[in-house]
Amino acid sequence: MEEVKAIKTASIHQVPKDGSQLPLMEAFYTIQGEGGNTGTAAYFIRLGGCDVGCHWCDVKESWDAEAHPLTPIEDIVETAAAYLGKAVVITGGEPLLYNLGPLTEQLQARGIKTYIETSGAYPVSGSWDWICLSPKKFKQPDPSVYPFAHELKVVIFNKSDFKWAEEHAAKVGEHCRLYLQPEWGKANEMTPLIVEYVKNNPKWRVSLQTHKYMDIP
Ligand SMILES: C[S@@+](CC[C@H](N)C(=O)[O-])C[C@H]1O[C@@H](n2cnc3c(N)ncnc32)[C@H](O)[C@@H]1O
Ligand SMILES: Nc1nc2[nH]cc(C(=O)O)c2c(=O)[nH]1
Ligand code: SF4
Ligand SMILES: [Mg+2]
Repeated sequence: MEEVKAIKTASIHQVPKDGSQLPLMEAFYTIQGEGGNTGTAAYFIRLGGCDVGCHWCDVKESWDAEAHPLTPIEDIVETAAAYLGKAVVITGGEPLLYNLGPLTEQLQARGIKTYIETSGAYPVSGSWDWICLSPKKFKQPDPSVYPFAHELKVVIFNKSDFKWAEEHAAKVGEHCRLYLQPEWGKANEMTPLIVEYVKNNPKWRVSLQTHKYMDIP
């Protein structure tokens, strides 16, 4: 068990610190399904590697960075620029494991907006038009990340998560939008609770994983 952990850490550290190459799991053009930009066209770049360990994570195949090829960022940018959509969502895995400065600067230089989905477990790198912070109990955000969040999106897995969500809402900036999103496996049970909670606490908004209802990536 310990040995496996050691191998995983080493693999993350083999990614060049200058951000010139990143472990790319997949990239796809779709509709942003969640949060404040729901319904808008976006090119998703999913980077491999995550050490947060959410037991309900819907993309566990991303966790092992070594399973995903180190890819030059020029290649990633070139492919992204070929799509009509002018917004890119960098997700993972946990994208803030890596230096995202060069990737985001090259995207913005091509007139592409840069959005990120992050747990905030590591400090922010890169230049961002929209930061979605989705904090996790399993590895809490680095305190430096809260002021940068445009959107706080808390996954609700059980009733106690509402109180936990409020603790994080107290840490973000005044203009940060607040979202509650049902954990997909418990959506039938949690969505009605979220609806009631938002009616009683209208600073919050509902976020659903609409791509899953539409059966698109
Ligand atoms: C797969 S994560 C990758 C980015 C980053 N590691 C994070 O957690 O924010 C992308 C988004 O999906 C959410 N998510 C993951 N699994 C989920 C699930 N089972 N139900 C609802 N949302 C989920 C995360 O909270 C996050 O907002
Ligand atoms: N359509 C779509 N919207 C998303 N929003 C956040 C996603 C993610 O996995 O980060 C995601 C995703 O995987 N697909
Ligand atoms: S932080 Fe994100 S990618 Fe990592 S386990 Fe949690 S939901 Fe999955
Ligand atoms: Mg997803």
